[in-house]
Amino acid sequence: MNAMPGMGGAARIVSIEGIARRFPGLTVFQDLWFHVDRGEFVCLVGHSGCGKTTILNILAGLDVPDEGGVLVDGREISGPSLDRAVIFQGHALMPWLSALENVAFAVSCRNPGWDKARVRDAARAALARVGLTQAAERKPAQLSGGMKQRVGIARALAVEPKLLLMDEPFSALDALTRGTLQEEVSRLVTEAGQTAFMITHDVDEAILLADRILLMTNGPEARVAEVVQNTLPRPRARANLHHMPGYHPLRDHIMDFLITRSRTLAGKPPEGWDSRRPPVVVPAEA
Ligand SMILES: Nc1ncnc2c1ncn2[C@@H]1O[C@H](COP(=O)(O)OP(=O)(O)OP(=O)(O)O)[C@@H](O)[C@H]1O
Repeated sequence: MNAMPGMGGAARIVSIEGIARRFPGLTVFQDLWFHVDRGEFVCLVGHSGCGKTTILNILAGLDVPDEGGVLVDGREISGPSLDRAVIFQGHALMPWLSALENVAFAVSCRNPGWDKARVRDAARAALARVGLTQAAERKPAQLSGGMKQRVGIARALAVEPKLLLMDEPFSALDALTRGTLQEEVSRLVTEAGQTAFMITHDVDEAILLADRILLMTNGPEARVAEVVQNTLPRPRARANLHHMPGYHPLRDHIMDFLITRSRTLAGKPPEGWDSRRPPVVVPAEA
């Protein structure tokens, strides 16, 4: 596929078009279609092994589909790019560089024409947004897990990517830190109008952050069985999420999917299934 400017309208920033990934004796998924619109936060939820990380790696350009393609801004991607910054579960910081230098390195790669002072100012501003001004000179080994993840978040946002990719970014953190960082990411992403795609196992995390939640059936041959529209108003806070009208039907719907339908719907799709248009569900209004 070549460049297809304007495809899917101005709002569409990512189009996954019929991708398949196969390993010897295993079709992880095939004929997979979905999209992410500009400024949207999309979460992908599904059981272990359905192919979530594989999908994220393909979006990041770290893996290649066996069929189909991925368009970002109407252009087929080929390999990694700072247009698609990833926040990994395990921080992935350079241990010999300070927090500031880790962020500055990414900023300078993104903006090769900038002088040193401008790069450092941008990196400092990014660290300030995640509350790490005081820790800017520390090396990763001198930072807690939550602080390291904050540096990862600052680094990803500092390059102003077209798409922010997150693979269970908070799963290695304690519950308190996880909650705080979820809310920070929610605030930062909303403030920046950042488009984001995240994998999570945590249903409340998806409800807190996402505009749409893609529910995947169990693998092999996993598929997006439903697209859940999250109509809970923003701003959302973890502390009062469960008091918001519509929260319980939404949570129940996703839990029911994970407990039962992810398994019963797995395998061959039903007669008349259109993989380009999985059913869209709005549980909060049901
Ligand atoms: N390089 C590889 N070679 C063979 N099989 C692979 C390879 N990479 C992934 N797989 C298989 O593809 C399937 C999907 O893996 P993937 O890591 O994408 O799942 P996941 O949904 O992210 O799981 P988890 O939630 O446990 O991280 C699994 O069955 C996995 O064993």
